[in-house]
Parts: sequence; C-alpha cells; structure tokens
Amino acid sequence: MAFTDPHPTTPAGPLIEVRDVTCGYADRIILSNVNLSLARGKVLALIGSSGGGKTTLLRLLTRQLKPVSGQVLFDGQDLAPMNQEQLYAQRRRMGMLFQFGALFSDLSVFENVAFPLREHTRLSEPMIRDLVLMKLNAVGLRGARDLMPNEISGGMARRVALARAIALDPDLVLYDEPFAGLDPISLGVTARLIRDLNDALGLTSVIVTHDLHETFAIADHVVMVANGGVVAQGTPEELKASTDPLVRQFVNAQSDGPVRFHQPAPTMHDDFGLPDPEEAA
Ligand SMILES: Nc1ncnc2c1ncn2[C@@H]1O[C@H](COP(=O)(O)OP(=O)(O)OP(=O)(O)O)[C@@H](O)[C@H]1O
Repeated sequence: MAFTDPHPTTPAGPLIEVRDVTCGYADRIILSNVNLSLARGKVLALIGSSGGGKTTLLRLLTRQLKPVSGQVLFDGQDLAPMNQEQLYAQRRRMGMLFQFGALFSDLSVFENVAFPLREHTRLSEPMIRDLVLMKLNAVGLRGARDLMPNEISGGMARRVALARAIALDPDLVLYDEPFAGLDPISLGVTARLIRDLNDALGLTSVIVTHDLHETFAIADHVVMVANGGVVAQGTPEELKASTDPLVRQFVNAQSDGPVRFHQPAPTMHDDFGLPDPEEAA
C-alpha cells in the first residue's frame, strides 16, 4: 500500500535571500537594487574594491542596517519587521568573525571560546568544557586551551576566533576580512579551515575578503560589489573567465579600469585652486 505523508516537508529554500535591496547611511545611498541568494551549505565570497559596500552588505544580513527598500530574508523570514526578541533569536543562529577577529586579551584561549556560551546559554560547566574543547579540536587547538592570546601566533589567534564564531553552532557564519594580516601559509590554512568547518558542521558561510586567490579556491559563489551595487556574480570559474572589463580589472588587480580609484570629491580646483587635469586636457 502506498504511504502518503500527511505533512510533506517542502525542500528548504535558500538560507539567505536579498531581494532588490537599496541601502545606505543617513541620506547617502551605498548600494542599489542588490539581489543575491545563498543556498544552505554553500560558501559565498563578497569581493570588490575598498569602500564598495561589502561590509555594508554584511550589516544588512545581521540587520545592523535596514534596507531603504527591498527585503533581506534569513531562512525565509524578512528581518526588517522583527522585534528585538525575534531578531536576537535569529542572530543567535549567526556566528560572526569581525575584522581581525580580535580576542579578549585578558581571557585564555579556552575562556575566549567559552564566552558566547556563557553569555547566551545556561549550560552546565562540564557541558561548556566539552563544547569548547570540541570547537578547539575542530580548529586544531585543543592543546592551546590554557594559553593567553599574547602567547599564540596571529594565525592561531585567528583559528581561536573561528572556534569562538562557531561556539553556538550557528547556521550561518559571517567573516569580515578573516585573512587580514596573515602570512601566506596561515592564510591558506585559515581559508581551508573555513571551507572544512563549513562542510563538516553543515554551516553556510559568507566571507568578505580582498584575498581573491585563496577565496576563489574555497568559494562556491562570488559576488562582486562596486560602484554602488552588485556588478557581477557567479562561480569563481565564471568570474575568472568574465570578459567584463570591471571584473577583469579587479580579478587581475589592475589599478586602471572602470572601478573608480577616487571617491567622488570636489574638483581639484575647488580644493586646491589647481586647474582640473580633465579641463586642462
Ligand atoms: N557607519 C557608517 N556611516 C556612514 N557611512 C559609512 C558607514 N560605514 C561605511 N560607510 C560608507 O559606506 C561605504 C561602503 O563602506 P563599506 O565599509 O561597506 O565598504 P567595504 O567594501 O567593506 O570596504 P573595505 O574593503 O575598505 O572594508 C564607504 O563609502 C563608507 O565610507
């Protein structure tokens, strides 16, 4: 006899969806008409020139910033209308590693990783111990639990910050410049670790980065932000093969091209009394 499930589970949609979002600070629009979608289990890289709006896009995903128009959906739910309680419940599902992943310098490696567990849960001490050691083990640093941040290398510190970001078993991990300041070996190790943790723990990851080589090696999807919006997106292979001059300029690290080097500014004449080179030409 055929069995019919009375409550069929619909396949889960994307974990993140940004729908036609325009956003900015005060009266200044930074990003216009952004669309992107990130499936569960994937690694997304946000790349683009400095000041292009990558961090701004991350702030949208955590609702530190609300769109002027459009919607940001996390697990199918629009973040904008949520009250503080609902928002905190969603944010608990997001782990964050902010620029340089600074550790609390007066806390041991163990206590740094335990911090979010102590702040956000009422777990018993033996449970906290087990969870912290499991996370430290996942980043290869179970043996460093008793060291202080000033006793470990920069690359190790970044891995501790990673363990801290995943301490609460988030669904989504957001990394803002996770490779900044690392030597090439630590950079490669950290990138690989982000991918491995993503896959082993069933996470979904978003990485804001300038390190294209390492990121292209581990990302499923790349979104390039420049000149006020998303200018390209696709797999790393698609971006590398792109003939779009803007993408080529960035991926090939050329200083000249359609991505603006200068922020919009008053004319040279207005600021310095000098003739404007373009007018003089
Ligand atoms: N809190 C803020 N208030 C006002 N303007 C801001 C704020 N944060 C960022 N901006 C402006 O928004 C624009 C985008 O900044 P954002 O930090 O998102 O860029 P980014 O791509 O992450 O840059 P970088 O790669 O240099 O970190 C910049 O022009 C910046 O000056």
